[in-house]
Amino acid sequence: MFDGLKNKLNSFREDVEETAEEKEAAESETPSDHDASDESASDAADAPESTESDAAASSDAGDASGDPDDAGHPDEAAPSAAADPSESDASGADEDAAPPTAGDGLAADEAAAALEEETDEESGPSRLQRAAAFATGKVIIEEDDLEDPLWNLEMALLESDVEMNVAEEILDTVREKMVGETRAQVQTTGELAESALHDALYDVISVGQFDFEERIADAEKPVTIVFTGVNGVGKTTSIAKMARYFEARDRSVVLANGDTYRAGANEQLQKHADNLDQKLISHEQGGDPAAVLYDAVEYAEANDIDVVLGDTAGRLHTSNDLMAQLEKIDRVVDPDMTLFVDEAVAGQDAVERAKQFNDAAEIDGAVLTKADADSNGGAAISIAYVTGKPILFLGTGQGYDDLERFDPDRMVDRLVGGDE
Ligand SMILES: Nc1nc2c(ncn2[C@@H]2O[C@H](COP(=O)(O)OP(=O)(O)OP(=O)(O)O)[C@@H](O)[C@H]2O)c(=O)[nH]1
Repeated sequence: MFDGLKNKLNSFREDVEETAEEKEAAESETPSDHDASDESASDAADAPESTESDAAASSDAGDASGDPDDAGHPDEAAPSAAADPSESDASGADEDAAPPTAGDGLAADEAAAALEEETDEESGPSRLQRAAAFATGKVIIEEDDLEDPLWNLEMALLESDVEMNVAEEILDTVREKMVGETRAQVQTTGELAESALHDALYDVISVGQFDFEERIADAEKPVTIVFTGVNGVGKTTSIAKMARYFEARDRSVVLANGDTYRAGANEQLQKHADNLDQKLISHEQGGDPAAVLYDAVEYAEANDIDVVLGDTAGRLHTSNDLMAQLEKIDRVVDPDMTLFVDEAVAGQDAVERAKQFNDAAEIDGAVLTKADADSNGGAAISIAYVTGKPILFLGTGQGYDDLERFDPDRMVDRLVGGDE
């Protein structure tokens, strides 16, 4: 599921790692680049301790935490660390240049935090911050460093059918979470990139999520759920899967065929009802769908049924007819929930349709079918953000049990970080 997208997202981590490595190498080779014009660096050179060129210099950077105003300490450490690149590498074997201890790391963290105030929002990390971070073996990510990886990420998202605004939102969040961040030795640049991407995806994917089971439990019986969406995307199959889902949770169901427009719709749903040993309420083709659903609710009330699952037409003469029909169903049975069904493989089309259906007859959530056949994942990532309504279920195959509660956490873990 979503393997193409997953691979592309993993490239972002690699891209950032590569960029950071290049930057680290460049900074090691030209230590004075940043600080050539830094007055504090030359001040520091005058200070007596600055003559030390061994590992003590690194711990001096830690000392800076005691006096963040003392610009000399962090700056002076930069050239010495740069003189031997191994000093900026915790795994360095140089005995004289022992890697900073955990204590050093903490002190350095405090120093970096104190120096954070020096950051100019516009121009990124200050020279002091850079020097302190560099002296302690950290690299500060700057906006320029992310330009190429973010460009590649944007292309990957768009190629994967992620809606444009959603892609922009993801990029903004990743940028916000990474720029100015230091790569501590406990967190590699790759991990930082991964966690920023993880958070950014979670933010868009989890929009509007609610506890479906709790909503069902809290609603008055019978709970009426109406399914909307165009023909052929798996709407009828999803209703049958939902019947199985509720049955497995000890909730009785009745099916209702509100698709009185399409020839064969009754037979199709009847077949599922027979397979699942469930009752179907239907009328003749051409009948009033609102009347079918009304009858189903009455049947449920009379027979102490917990849930009514109502199909609707996916296409009528005009979309106005379709929307008028959905509005009438809304008026007559006042459903507890309207779920929009579409197929993951439809990508941007599914996102656009979700928006149109939600605008015309407000939906409460979405069921995304054929996720098992979708490599791109664009619809799965975009629908909630675009409509403000959550994806609640994923269809993952043709069997009745191939329905999965959509869990944003699990979804993001799947996409970033290699779970499943
Ligand atoms: N691989 C896969 N196939 C699915 C999934 N859900 C439905 N299908 C298949 O998609 C096809 C269309 O499903 P239907 O349920 O008939 O679609 P529909 O939206 O009700 O279409 P109409 O009945 O024409 O309105 C069927 O062959 C289903 O078996 C899914 O999650 N994964």
